[in-house]
Amino acid sequence: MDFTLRITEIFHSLQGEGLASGLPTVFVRLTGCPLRCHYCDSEYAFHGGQKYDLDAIITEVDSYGAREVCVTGGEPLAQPNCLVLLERLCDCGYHVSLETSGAMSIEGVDPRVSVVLDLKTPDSGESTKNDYSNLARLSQGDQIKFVICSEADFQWARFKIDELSLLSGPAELLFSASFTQLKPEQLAQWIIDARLPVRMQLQMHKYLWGDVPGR
Ligand SMILES: C[S@@+](CC[C@H](N)C(=O)[O-])C[C@H]1O[C@@H](n2cnc3c(N)ncnc32)[C@H](O)[C@@H]1O
Ligand SMILES: Nc1nc2[nH]cc(C(=O)O)c2c(=O)[nH]1
Ligand code: SF4
Ligand SMILES: [Mg+2]
Repeated sequence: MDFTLRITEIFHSLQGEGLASGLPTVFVRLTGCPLRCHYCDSEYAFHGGQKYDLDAIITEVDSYGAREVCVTGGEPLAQPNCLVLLERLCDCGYHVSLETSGAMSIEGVDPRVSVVLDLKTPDSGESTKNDYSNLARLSQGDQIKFVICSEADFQWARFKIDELSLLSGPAELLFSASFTQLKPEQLAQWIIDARLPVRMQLQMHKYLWGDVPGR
């Protein structure tokens, strides 16, 4: 078998998003994505990249001496060998998270992986791609993220949480403001006013270093 993956970058930083925010983490960014969210901050990962075999990825990840590894993209699950990478990272003892658009099936993702599933909102332009059957596959330790671009997105997210009974599911619910499009203080106020028991998150790395690759 040919266990190669197309990789845009491997870098060591602080996790800027989700429940593991603030922890030193190695990021493995896989190349390519079938979606085109209007706000995407990782368009540089749509094309190009470099072919790596699995052992070369593990060697580079190991070189940073971190405990956390985040597999992201692009859309990591668009490359079938991503499943092998996730399993191998778990076998190596890493705490592994996967950032995914929720447009592709998460069936086959190693159960030790913490899945961060981004339920695409209408203003992303890609909400018709959501595969809602993924929600039943989430378990404790997984996260559902809503990237909110507008008040209409916020109301849509509230509706989906209710319609799909997400508050009684196992996954943590995260709300994030689309960077530069929606002020985080506005999102915070909507969450407070709606008395919505979800976790507001910032993309911490952008406040530390700006919106740049490799951070
Ligand atoms: C770059 S994507 C890669 C993984 C996968 N394709 C996805 O969309 O989840 C990682 C996360 O960054 C979020 N993101 C991308 N651009 C953003 C922006 N401008 N503001 C806030 N979050 C953003 C995405 O919504 C996603 O949750
Ligand atoms: N520091 C940092 N944290 C992140 N968490 C998720 C990221 C991503 O691009 O998926 C990301 C990223 O690009 N940088
Ligand atoms: S799914 Fe993720 S990588 Fe793809 S365009 Fe949307 S935010 Fe960017
Ligand atoms: Mg990013």
